[in-house]
Amino acid sequence: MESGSLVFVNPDTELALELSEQVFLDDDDYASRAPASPTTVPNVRPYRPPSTGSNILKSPRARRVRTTSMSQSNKRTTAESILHADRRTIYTAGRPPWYNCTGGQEVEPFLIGICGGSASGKTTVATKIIESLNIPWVTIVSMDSFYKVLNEKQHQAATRNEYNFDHPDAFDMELLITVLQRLKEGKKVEVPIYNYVTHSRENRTKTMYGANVIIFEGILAFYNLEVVKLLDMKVFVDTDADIRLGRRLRRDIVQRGRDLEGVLKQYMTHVKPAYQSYIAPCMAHADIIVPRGGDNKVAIHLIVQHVHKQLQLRGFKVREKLAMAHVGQPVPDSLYVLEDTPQVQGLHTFIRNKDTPRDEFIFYSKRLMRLVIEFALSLLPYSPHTVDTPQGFSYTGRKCDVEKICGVSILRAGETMEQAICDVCKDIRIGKILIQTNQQTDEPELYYLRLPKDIKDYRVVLLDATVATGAAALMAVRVLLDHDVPEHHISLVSLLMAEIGVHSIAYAFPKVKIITSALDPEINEKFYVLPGIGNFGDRYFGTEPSEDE
Ligand SMILES: Nc1ncnc2c1ncn2[C@@H]1O[C@H](COP(=O)(O)OP(=O)(O)O)[C@@H](O)[C@H]1O
Ligand SMILES: Nc1ccn([C@@H]2O[C@H](COP(=O)(O)O)[C@@H](O)[C@H]2O)c(=O)n1
Repeated sequence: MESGSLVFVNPDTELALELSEQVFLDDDDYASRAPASPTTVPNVRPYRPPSTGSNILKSPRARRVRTTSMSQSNKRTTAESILHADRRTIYTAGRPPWYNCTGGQEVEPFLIGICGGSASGKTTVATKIIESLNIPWVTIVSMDSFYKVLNEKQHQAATRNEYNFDHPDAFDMELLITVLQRLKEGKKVEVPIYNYVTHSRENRTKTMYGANVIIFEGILAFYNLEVVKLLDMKVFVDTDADIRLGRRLRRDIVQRGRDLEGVLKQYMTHVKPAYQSYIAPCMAHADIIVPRGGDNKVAIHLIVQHVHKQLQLRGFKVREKLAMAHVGQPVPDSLYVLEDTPQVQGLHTFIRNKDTPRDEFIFYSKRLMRLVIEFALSLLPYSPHTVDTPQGFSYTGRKCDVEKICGVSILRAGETMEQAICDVCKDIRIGKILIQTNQQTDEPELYYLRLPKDIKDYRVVLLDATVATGAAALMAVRVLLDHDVPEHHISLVSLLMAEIGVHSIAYAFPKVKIITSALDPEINEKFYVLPGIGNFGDRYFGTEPSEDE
């Protein structure tokens, strides 16, 4: 059902509504602005999917996408917005908050499903969408990763090109659904890696975590209704059968270690019949049908525009809300403040003094870090433990019950505390999370993440030099929880915290222990702690504050 250069849009979808609210380029306008190809003039038509009995198809609200005439200036504006949309207006670089002030998930990743015959161009379309979206944290999940593990007999059939890899039963749908659900919930998942040459899963898996957009592609991506329900947008790539066969022959011989006879045998016995029986009917679920796959620039533009719009609608402000929340609340039970001894006061006097030279600032903050880290470790569970002294006496002391402790620093300032924890915990593993404030939105954004393997089995000491609104710490705790670290296994350790930040974290994550050497009462409009220390990272590393500070 190849359809030249058209794009078909299901009239019962939000996408069709969006399109009908816009005025589309007429053919001449597009032709004069579009890049050299395509040579044929594309246009957008309301799509009537084939009737397969699915009730989503029966709505009479057919929405025509207009190709009406309009003033020349208006036309130009629309053309600009389609062809040259400023894709950087939504996200600058990092991943903005995906949870709300209570730490719960607020923003689900946008899940795009791409279905279509083998070698129709699903992966190519997915890649082009990612390129055009031009935003970070986009993940592709391929349905091939979920092929079932074959038994010996099935494996032999596969090597003779007789196993049916195109039947729905060939896939582990249960695992697929679990993985997609967890990804939508923002949780970490381990996705199997499939090897087409050996027809088996590799021993290693691919860790996936944290996405603004997830693209799920596969020949039967729309076959299972539970999967379909999870998809926010459904794209069917409709490529001529001859072209698919040609591409598949080349790909399977060059990349998948097959021979000509074998590919043709498998195609005629399984691939082609399965397309007719299972894959083509999936078109009924599509919001948009894309003829010619990755070559169809108009279709890619439509999809990208729609995704950008959806992401914009999901935008969420955390920091501002945190700064206003919990004012006047009593100090939470989960907060532990280092005893305010003259020694601690003395160290604070050095590091809070704006005239303290950098070398002294580093020296005295390191001393304070050591004290606060030791204090945090003293809050771990200890049991009585008896040893023999060299004099032959026994001594009953205590031993820490926790064997696996790791540190995770919130970069940049948290990195300054790594040495202190390494000095007191032998061979400790250190993870890193880079969170930076977007200067335009003032929101924290997640840029980079490197955590110890199996972090879920560790007690985690989360390190940041200062906590103001708590927005960055909240994001870091959310990341740890998404990696299945139990909340009560997390201790957040900081030199200085603002009350407001403590409340935010304690409210969202009451089981997280919050440990600091001092608590300051206020923050200013730039979210700095008052009286405070200033920008700890800049003072410690000797860098210049940015212009906005
Ligand atoms: N528009 C195209 N023109 C030429 N070759 C293409 C085109 N789209 C995809 N291919 C090639 O066809 C093969 C299958 O494409 P792919 O996107 O991997 O399809 P699928 O994911 O549907 O199996 C790949 O080798 C790819 O390079
Ligand atoms: N061991 C395998 C597993 C799958 N196939 C074929 O792959 C096709 C799906 O992958 P696409 O990238 O083409 O979507 C499917 O049609 C299976 O026949 C295989 O040949 N061997």
